[in-house]
Amino acid sequence: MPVKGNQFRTNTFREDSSNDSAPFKKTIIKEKGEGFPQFNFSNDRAIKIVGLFLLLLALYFLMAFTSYLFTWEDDQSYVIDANGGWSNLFKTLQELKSNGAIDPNIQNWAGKLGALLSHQFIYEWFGIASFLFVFVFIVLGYRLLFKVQLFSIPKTLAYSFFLLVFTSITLGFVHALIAEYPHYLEGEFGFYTNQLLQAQIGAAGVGFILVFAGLTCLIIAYNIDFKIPERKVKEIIPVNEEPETEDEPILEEEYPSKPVEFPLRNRVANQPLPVPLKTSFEVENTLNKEIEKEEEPEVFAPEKEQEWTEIAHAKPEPKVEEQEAPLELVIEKTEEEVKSESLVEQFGAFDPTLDLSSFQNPTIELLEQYGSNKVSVDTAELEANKNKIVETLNNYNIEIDKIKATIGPTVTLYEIIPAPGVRISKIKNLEDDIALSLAALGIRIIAPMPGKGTIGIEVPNRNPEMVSMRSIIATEKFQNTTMDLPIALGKTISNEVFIADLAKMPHMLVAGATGQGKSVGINTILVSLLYKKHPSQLKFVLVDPKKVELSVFKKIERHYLAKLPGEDEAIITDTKKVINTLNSLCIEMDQRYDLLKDAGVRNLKEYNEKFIKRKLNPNNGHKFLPFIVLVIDEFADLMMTAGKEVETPIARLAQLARAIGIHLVLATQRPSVNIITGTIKANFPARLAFRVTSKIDSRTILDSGGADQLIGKGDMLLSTGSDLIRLQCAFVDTPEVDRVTEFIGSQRGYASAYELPEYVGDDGDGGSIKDFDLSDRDPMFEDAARLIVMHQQGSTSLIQRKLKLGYNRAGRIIDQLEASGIVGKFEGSKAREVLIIDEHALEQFLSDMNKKA
Ligand SMILES: Nc1ncnc2c1ncn2[C@@H]1O[C@H](COP(=O)(O)OP(=O)(O)OP(=O)(O)O)[C@@H](O)[C@H]1O
Repeated sequence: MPVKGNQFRTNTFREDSSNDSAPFKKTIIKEKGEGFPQFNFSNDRAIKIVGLFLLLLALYFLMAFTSYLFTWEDDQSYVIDANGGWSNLFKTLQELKSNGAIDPNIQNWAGKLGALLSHQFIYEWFGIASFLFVFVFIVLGYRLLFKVQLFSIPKTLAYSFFLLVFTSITLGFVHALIAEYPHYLEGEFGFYTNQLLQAQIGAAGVGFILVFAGLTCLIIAYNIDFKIPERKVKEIIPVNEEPETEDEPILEEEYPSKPVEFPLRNRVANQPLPVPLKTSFEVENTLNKEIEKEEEPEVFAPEKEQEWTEIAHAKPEPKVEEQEAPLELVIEKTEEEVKSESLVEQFGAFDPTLDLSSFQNPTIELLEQYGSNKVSVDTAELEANKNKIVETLNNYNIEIDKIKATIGPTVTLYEIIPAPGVRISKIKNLEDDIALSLAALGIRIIAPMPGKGTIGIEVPNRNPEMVSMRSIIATEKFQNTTMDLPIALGKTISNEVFIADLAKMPHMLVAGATGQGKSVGINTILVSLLYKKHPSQLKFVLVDPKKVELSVFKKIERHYLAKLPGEDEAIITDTKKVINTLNSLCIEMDQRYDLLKDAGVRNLKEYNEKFIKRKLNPNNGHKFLPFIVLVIDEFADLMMTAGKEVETPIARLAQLARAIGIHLVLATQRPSVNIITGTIKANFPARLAFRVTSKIDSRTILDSGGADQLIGKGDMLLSTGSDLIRLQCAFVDTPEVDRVTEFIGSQRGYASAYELPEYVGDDGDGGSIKDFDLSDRDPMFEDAARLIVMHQQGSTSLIQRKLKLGYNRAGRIIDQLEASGIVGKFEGSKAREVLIIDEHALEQFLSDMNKKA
């Protein structure tokens, strides 16, 4: 069965892709500037030789320059142009004498060449500033020979260049003031530049320019402060003064919707009154304040969900003050690190978004604002409900110490603290009676409230508030989230914006009876991701047996969708194709595991980070891996028609795909046990339940009741294994989704949808490997066979790496090897079994095969 992978997309690597070691080329050239010979970077020896040469050159220059300071006068007659200059290098003593040299014996410690070089650099060019060349050669040579960076190369070059010019001109300036100075201090460059400048702007002007340039350089390098000495303040500060509390930074977590406390009229006389008691008017005032507060979208995630929801009030990192002359710590780096660093220096970090660099995520204006985004429960309703609760409980001889209300968009949570001695199970048993007396559908009793010593009673609001998708997307919390796959699910019972990270969930099961908001929920998930991720970072595989629900996403095919090769429709509606796609995703998973293993990392995030830092070579099959989110809208339908064929790959993906960035969202109307089987359930810790019709359904999906008591229209319960959170789903209507997909679809996209690896089912759909024609073998077939037999390891990535082939071709070869009986069957993430023992047997086998062909 031919296995096809995705074509590697690249940006900066593209130009050099023809060459094996392309991405690692030219590194030194960039580092050392323009004038260096072009060595193949992979040739480590050449680099070391260049490094050694530079260090010795530095030593030679140092010797020549230092000597020049003492011997320049003696050698003057030899080096000056009038007497022959550089042409004297190859002249004999006799010739020199006849040319007019006073003493043709050179005094410079570095000989004739040293005298000429230092005369050139110091006298004719930059004066004593030429010693900077020695410094630059040492920094470069050290880097190349010992692979240790003494100073940053670009900074060294930039500062040295500045100092060269600056020192030379400054000395020229000083020379003009004190005429006796020997000329070699500033060199001819400094001397004439200074003369030229002085002729234009005068000595004072040159002085100003030099002071300005010098200070500017100091500011750039050290950000020095210019402080005017402060006058002493004669204030006496009391020793024991308390710090002002107002100014102290207090890290406080606040719930957006604070509970409202009620006074209890019918309390038992000898019980202490709850303090403070509030009047209805006060309650109203408090409520109004709460409501005003809720108008601003609050940024908060409750403590319990911190693992996969985000805390918005991040503590600022403590600022490390810059210290004077810090002691430099030299960190030894591996060869691979040095290579990748120089690649990053040369090309910058790999940017996966470059292929669609002009892509824009949808704008907020495409979404509608529904309702007022305010909580609208009037105090009369609150009071009435509270009285009814207290009354009902009193009827059953249950006394209450305290009751408070938290108002959410759809329901209000009344939390009660029963009087001491009241058994919680008693209240729980009265659930139906309380519901009856409140005459409200959707009462849910949570006894006890996890983590609090209270009992919660959720009562639906008479006028539920719609939570628009727009109001959630617009929050800072969503805009600034650093989650990998943020999904803006809606609002919690206390009116907080709730955002979850699908990447950490890592898969989600969605259930709900028809018409309760499931499709809207799926759209909410998809739209949230479209608002946050670039097409290069995320791909969807959409399965929609109902054929209508997800069809609006067709427009983003070339941006965000993934499909099987050769497939027309990117949204999968046919059961057979679903099976192929699921199996193809399993292959993609195995391929990704191979890549991760090769890269020596544990998950997709680490892998992509390594790829971005150019530590992985695309020529070895590495590529930037986008997240893949598989959404199946009507899972029950598939299970009914395909059963195990669907269940097996889904269970495999759910078990293993977390680390390699494939996440599943399965939705179903019928959460019965034959659809949500034990295997599936066990691998989907996150479950989202809209209203279901029976308690049994609720148990199937959530492992507890509650979903049957929801009120529909996006009212939902999210179970994360340990917690159960009631949420109001954000609402996004089909025309809004249409606008969002239109916005994306109208932009430039990739040439085609992301290609999943090819999978051919057992029925031979699309050309079985059994029909493999011997004469149609890949030219690399025999080499691959030898490689596999030599290593006794039937792995596609081995062929790919050693023979430098793309994944698709390597996959085809391994299929041909299987068909010809050299390797065994595909066994998931394990390497295939090699069926031929040694190379001798293989040669025999190949020659028999060639005779047959
Ligand atoms: N989050 C929400 N807020 C407000 N109203 C909602 C919300 N979600 C759904 N509704 C209302 O419920 C109706 C049905 O929703 P939806 O189409 O999502 O149901 P469904 O469960 O997918 O039904 P089916 O399974 O038959 O497709 C919507 O047209 C809308 O009026």
